[in-house]
Amino acid sequence: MEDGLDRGGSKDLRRLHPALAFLRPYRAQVVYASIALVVTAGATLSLGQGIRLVIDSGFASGDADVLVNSLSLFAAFVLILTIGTFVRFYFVSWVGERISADIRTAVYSHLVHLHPGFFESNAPSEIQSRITTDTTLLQTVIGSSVSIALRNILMFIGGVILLFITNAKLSLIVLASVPFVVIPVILFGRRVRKLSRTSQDRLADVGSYAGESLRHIKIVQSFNHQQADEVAFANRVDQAFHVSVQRIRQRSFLVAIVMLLVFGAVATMLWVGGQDVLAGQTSAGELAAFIFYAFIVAGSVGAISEVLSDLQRAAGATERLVELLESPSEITEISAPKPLRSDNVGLSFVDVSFSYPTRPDEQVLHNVSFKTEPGEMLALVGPSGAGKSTIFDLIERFYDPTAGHVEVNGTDITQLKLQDLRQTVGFVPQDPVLFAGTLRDNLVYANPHATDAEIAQALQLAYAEQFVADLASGLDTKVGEGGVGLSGGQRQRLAIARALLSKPAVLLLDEATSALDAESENHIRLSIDGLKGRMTILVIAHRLSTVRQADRILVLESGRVVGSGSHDQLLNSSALYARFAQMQFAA
Ligand SMILES: Nc1ncnc2c1ncn2[C@@H]1O[C@H](COP(=O)(O)OP(=O)(O)OP(=O)(O)O)[C@@H](O)[C@H]1O
Repeated sequence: MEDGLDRGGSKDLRRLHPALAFLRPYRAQVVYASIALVVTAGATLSLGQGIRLVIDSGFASGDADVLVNSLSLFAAFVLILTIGTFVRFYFVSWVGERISADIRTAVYSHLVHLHPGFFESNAPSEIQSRITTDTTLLQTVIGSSVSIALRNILMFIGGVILLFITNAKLSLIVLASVPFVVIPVILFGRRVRKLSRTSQDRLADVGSYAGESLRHIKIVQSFNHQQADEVAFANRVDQAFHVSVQRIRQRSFLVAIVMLLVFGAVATMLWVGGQDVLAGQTSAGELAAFIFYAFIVAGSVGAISEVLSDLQRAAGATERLVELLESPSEITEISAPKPLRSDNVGLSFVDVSFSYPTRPDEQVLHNVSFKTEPGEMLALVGPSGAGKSTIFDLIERFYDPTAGHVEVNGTDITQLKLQDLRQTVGFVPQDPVLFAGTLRDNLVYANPHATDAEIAQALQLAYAEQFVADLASGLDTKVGEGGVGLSGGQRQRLAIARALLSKPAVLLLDEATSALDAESENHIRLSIDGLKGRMTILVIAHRLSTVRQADRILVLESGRVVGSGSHDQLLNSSALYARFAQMQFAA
């Protein structure tokens, strides 16, 4: 799966098949739609006979009653057609919407359980567009193109049969002219399609350029880059316009030529047919019905060729969605997982080696072994890139070690239920993310049943109660996207409170590297003091104060454990630590 997803997708219509599996629950609606489809196609074709009756029996007979009778019959066809069209349109569109909703849900439900590494080789923005655009495409195709295609196939077959029944000689003329219409349509159509694809790509460029620069507007303005961006943006818009103009030109040619050919063919038919009417070999009604069927046949050929490319695109879209649905998670659970005690949890790494799947040749951890006692506070220190965050990733089972194993209370974590493991481990990232919503929403993220008392206690332990109380709307303050900005220190304290609400037995704390003001730093220090002994704490430490709080320090360098002990012990025993501590903690 590491190769990334194929962007193109096959055009083979058989690829649509998996989408049909989603139709199964809605058999009833499909049956209603199909009945309506057959009825409307039948009624449309019957209209031709209606026209003939109205002209030949109605007008030609000179009898008003006959005209009324034949018009009544005509009206009956129209009524059936109207009701049938409503039923068909309603159920077909309903099924299209329902299926694309189901596929979206299925894909998302599958994706949220996948291993995080999947999203390194498959950009989330691309996946996002698949969930929206590919499913929307399927929705249009199932909700209209398929029914258009089926209806027009029926109309084509019925139309051709009725053409020959009505007038075999004229039918042969029509058949002979078909290639003259179809060939240019296919040629120009292909060019138009290619250009419309290019035009969509250009439009996507326009969108992503605007998106990126507006998202990072502060950088844009601080570098006085607005004018350069305006020019670059205008260029992209122009390119998109250019491609559109080419497409429009081809399309205009196409429409004009088709018009010319179709009306040329009609004129020929009228001329030949008109002669026959004049000679009394055929009736005026028959000629009118014939022209009606000729239009139906031509229209159905046009409609089918139009939707064929939609169907092909949908086949590609289905293939890409199925690919997402079938991507397996590399983090698997065993069928009979072992139970996990939820208090007094100790962790150990046993000879763990690891490379990230995207860079298999670069070993990030080399035979790392260490153990924490329940309730111990262990600080991980080491230069940037030493592998500290990777250790957290392995404890959370975002990845599995390439060799060795991670144990919780002596049990290999691959033997545990993933949910139990993550319930036991609370995680405070270095730069915590707050989701769009209120502060309360963000806090109860870990535990939706948390009571107000529990929230208050968690905030107190995280030293966040004061600043939350100072906010005008308190816990109801909107944060995250579109909400108020919070400082790095505040966000980290909220993240600690959030983690505490899930009552973890192990807390993984990735200390913020960004400079926190002395007060924030002090608050976090006090918070850690309050938590010490209540749970096992692993902290990636960037500050001397945190290192001094720890029961033990583990020194990592280039993925290896190169020292372990207290700050004072290490200062004496490890030259590397002494040097590192002096540089890192000098401030
Ligand atoms: N998702 C990833 N895919 C590939 N390589 C990664 C990934 N994450 C980290 N690495 C690499 O693994 C090595 C260890 O990274 P890690 O983030 O564990 O270091 P760290 O000690 O936490 O550093 P820092 O203090 O700067 O966060 C680095 O060389 C890094 O480039």
